[in-house]
Amino acid sequence: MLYCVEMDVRVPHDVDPQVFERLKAEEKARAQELQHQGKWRHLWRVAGRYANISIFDVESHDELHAILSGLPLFPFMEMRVTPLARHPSAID
Ligand SMILES: O=C(O)C[C@H]1C=CC(=O)O1
Repeated sequence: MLYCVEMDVRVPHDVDPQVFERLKAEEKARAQELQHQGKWRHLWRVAGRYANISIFDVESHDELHAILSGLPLFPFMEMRVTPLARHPSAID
């Protein structure tokens, strides 16, 4: 099942910069692990915003929720999830 997920990062003003840098490094490692597994299929920066648009390929809503809520930066991100269905005019 494919999902488009838009993630906006909201950095609290009072967060310890060292803590946030560590969480970012952990987030990068987890994001790359999920990309290698084929579950995080696309990861694009939204130009001009601390945000990304991603495509996930997972088995269920529950699996997606487990992945997203387990991300190291989850407490600092607002997410919008859009389930994707096949478009009848798509050629692949
Ligand atoms: O920078 C972001 O968009 C937030 C998050 C998503 C993947 C990652 O490495 O960081």
